[in-house]
Amino acid sequence: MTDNSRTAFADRIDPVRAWSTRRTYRAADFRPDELVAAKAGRRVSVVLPARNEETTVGLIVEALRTELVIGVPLIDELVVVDSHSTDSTAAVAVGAGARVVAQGEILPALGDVPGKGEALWKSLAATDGDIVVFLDSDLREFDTDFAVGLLGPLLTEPGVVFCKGAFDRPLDDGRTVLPAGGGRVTELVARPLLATHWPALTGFIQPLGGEYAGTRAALESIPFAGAYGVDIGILIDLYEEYGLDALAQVDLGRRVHRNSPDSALSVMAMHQHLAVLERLRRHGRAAWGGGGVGLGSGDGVSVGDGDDEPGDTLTLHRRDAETGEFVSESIRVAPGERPPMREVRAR
Ligand SMILES: O=c1ccn([C@@H]2O[C@H](COP(=O)(O)OP(=O)(O)O[C@H]3O[C@H](CO)[C@@H](O)[C@H](O)[C@H]3O)[C@@H](O)[C@H]2O)c(=O)[nH]1
Ligand SMILES: O=C(O)[C@H](O)COP(=O)(O)O
Repeated sequence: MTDNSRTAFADRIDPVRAWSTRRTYRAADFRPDELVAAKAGRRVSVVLPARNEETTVGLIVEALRTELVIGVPLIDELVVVDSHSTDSTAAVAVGAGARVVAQGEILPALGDVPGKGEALWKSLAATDGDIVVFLDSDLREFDTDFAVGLLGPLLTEPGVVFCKGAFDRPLDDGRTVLPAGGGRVTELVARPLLATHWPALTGFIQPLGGEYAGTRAALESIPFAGAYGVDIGILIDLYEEYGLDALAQVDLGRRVHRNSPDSALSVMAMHQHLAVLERLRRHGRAAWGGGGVGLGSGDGVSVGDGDDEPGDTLTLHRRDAETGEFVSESIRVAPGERPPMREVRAR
């Protein structure tokens, strides 16, 4: 067996590994000036969804503007979607040179649902780039190579419609920093869900990361899940629509962000579950019949709006420090879904 045929054989039996070898890039592989030339008339929009990010958003905008808007003309449009911030996020972002749009003011006739999914979905209506880059605005130690790396495969590899960041993520609990302890929802929820239902996507190192880029045509062709279900939803839907080889990932090194408490991550995990369930249903991948998931009606527990709907109420428990008793809180988690933006445009 020659080396080539050995590789071809290995690729046939392990397509995820083959994809990973072929479609994993490094940010250092790409130079901003070379990417400017590779744009060939295409426009690039960078979108930062931001809810109460006054401490970080300014530095990110300033770095992008200085290096990739003024320094080299890689980014044509730099937009912060202000997602109902109650701090000075919008003013800071404007001061740093971004165009700021309020989430609630984009497509006002369609109403407004709180959450990150809505901010990303609506950003498509507020920007016009042929390629859209999403970056979280709570990133610390931000490096503009994030944007360069995400754009690299999209601008230089024909057939790639989407590129997701891969990185190490430290976990800082306020006392200690674990160098690779982050990504708790990723490891405990997203990875097992993908392994169970979309094993082709298991080569993605950070399936939940908020740093990714896509062609407008691709991003507008799929529905967007609400809130924190949006990222895994985009990954799954683009895979279903365009196939694995149209998706890429790029090594961005290390990503430091604000680590949320476990209770917030429970809600985020539920968003993942709901987004995945909706996609199992829509792509016909559900292994069960029409009886729904969760507790059956025989248990006397109502599941969602009817027995065919997934549950939408998350109950969190904690021991009250004063009374010493357990206290339970039920939260309605119904992030919803938005239709493909191209359908909205067509209307
Ligand atoms: O209602 C909201 C909530 C958040 N954000 C912004 O969205 C980004 C990510 O939110 P964050 O709360 O920091 O999420 P993480 O805890 O960092 O969650 C990770 O996992 C999520 C689920 O996949 C992704 O959405 C995130 O991008 C990813 O960083 C930040 O810029 C926020 O300001 C909004 O715009 N609107
Ligand atoms: O992506 C995730 O898994 C969640 O955002 C949690 O990330 P963290 O554990 O790094 O805070």
